Amino acid sequence: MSFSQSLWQANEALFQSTLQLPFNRELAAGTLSRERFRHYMIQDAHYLVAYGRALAVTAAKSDNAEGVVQFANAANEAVVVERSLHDGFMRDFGITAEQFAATPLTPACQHYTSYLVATAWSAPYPVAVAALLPCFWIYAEVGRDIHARSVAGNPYQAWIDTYASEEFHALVRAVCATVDRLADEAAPATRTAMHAAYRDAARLEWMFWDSAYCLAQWPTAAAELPKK
Ligand SMILES: Cc1ncc(CN)c(N)n1
Repeated sequence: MSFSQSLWQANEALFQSTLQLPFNRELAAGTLSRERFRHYMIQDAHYLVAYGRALAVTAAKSDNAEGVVQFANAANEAVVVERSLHDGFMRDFGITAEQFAATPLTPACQHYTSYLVATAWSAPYPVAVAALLPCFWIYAEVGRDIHARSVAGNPYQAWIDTYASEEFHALVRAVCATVDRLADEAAPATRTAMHAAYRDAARLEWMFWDSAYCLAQWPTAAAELPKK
């Protein structure tokens, strides 16, 4: 079994639970409320900028030229291509640039983005790459699963098609190949750290969707309102 397959297998139950999240079931059925998708879109647009930063830092740490190009291209893809999908939804939902900028990151989004950026800066290159893998792989597999179950006229079809696409899956295969090469060359302690980083990010993926479904805010939101 390849190292990337061992990562997948170790987190299979969590992935199955991710597929069963109400957010993803309702996204497939096209019944997810506009309010919940709107909440997700705004948080995900914040997420993509930080994710792009983490990819760019990881690119700079790469041990070879191919890795620099691979992760620098992925940073470009996240910020330019994925965010243009979001821009289309933002327009449809009437979310202005000012409203977006004024919406703070939720605890789940802040946790996930801080985790990715901190790991990219502070962890060895193989561990930073392992932390980024769920962002590719889980989205591609969730996209494909939802694509297979999606209904005709699903209002969220553009989102589903992006992550189910062959182009996105080709990116996943390339990152898995990099993870496998790095794991082959790594010491046992680094391989253990790669497993832990993958698991942390896979958990945070789960939390991100759950948080959007719950329309989560900071628990301090009410306490922050000025007293009358
Ligand atoms: C939270 C999250 N994780 C992953 C992806 C796919 N790049 C995304 N758009 N948003």
